[in-house]
Amino acid sequence: MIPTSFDYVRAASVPEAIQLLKNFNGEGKLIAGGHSLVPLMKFRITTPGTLIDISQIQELKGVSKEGGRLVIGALTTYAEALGDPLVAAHLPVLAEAIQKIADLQVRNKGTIGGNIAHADPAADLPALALALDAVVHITGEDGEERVPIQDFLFGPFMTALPETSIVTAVSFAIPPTEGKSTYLKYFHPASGYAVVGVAAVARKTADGVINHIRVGITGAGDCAFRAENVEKYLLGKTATLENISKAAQLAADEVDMGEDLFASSDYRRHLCEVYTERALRKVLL
Ligand SMILES: Cc1cc2nc3c(=O)[nH]c(=O)nc-3n(C[C@H](O)[C@H](O)[C@H](O)COP(=O)(O)OP(=O)(O)OC[C@H]3O[C@@H](n4cnc5c(N)ncnc54)[C@H](O)[C@@H]3O)c2cc1C
Repeated sequence: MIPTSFDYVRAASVPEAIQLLKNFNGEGKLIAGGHSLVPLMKFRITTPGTLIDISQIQELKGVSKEGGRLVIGALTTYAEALGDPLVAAHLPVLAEAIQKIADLQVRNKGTIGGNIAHADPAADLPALALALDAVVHITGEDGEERVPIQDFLFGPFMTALPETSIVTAVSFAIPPTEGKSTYLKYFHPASGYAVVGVAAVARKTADGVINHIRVGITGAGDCAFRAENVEKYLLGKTATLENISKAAQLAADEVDMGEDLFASSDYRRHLCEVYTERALRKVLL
């Protein structure tokens, strides 16, 4: 199908984008890389009256280090993040996850901010963002706010982003060098989206006791989630195969598993356990 007709404007700055969102009163939609929005428009699942193109706002591009966090401008593409020396030095797990997103074309156009703002339940970055205690930087009519990722995502394609606001950056906590992190994914064979994707970040004391553990899971339910039962089970315990296996069994307990033509809820539950166990072994053993 082709989209219904729409108008197009280009915003040159964040204040202009916010003003345009206000002017179009719910009928305008931001477009960044367009790799999630345009397919939805083609299926006429969304029919915006006007596209507000933010892709040329230079201040929303690039990566910087602020204290213990990497701040990634919302319009930074996957390919740009992948080639960034700060990402390579401080957040190799982001590069690991990005390499698992779709194909070169999608990685050249899709943006970090678009991925998070779109909140696709099968997208990869939400799981990693949860495991890395990400914070979403938002600017709107009332100024700037910073929202922890757990309060930002709350349902399929649903976020806490107000209608006339824009995501300007996503910041990720840099894991301590003595810890380990990973992102593992069971791909949908056609689209490359996560049927189940698991991000894990962990750290142990010198005598092997787990003193930091975060597990984020995507693809399995309505929305990416933090596997807090898994984390609680492991925290303070030693990293043994038995503890890891028991913890992984709790991974699917926290949300209702999704079901579609490709994977039943039982299969997703199974994948959750298997991929959580593999991720935990990688970061804890
Ligand atoms: C064939 C194909 C395969 C894909 N496979 C994967 C995959 O394996 N894993 C994965 O994670 N993703 C996948 N994607 C999705 C892709 O990564 C998207 O490009 C990305 O998720 C959205 O980024 P975008 O810049 O293209 O956003 P757009 O499509 O431009 O926008 C998406 C939505 O976010 C909003 N938005 C965008 N930027 C902002 C902002 N700064 N502030 C507020 N709202 C904003 C838009 O208004 C729109 O509602 C795939 C896409 C395609 C076409």
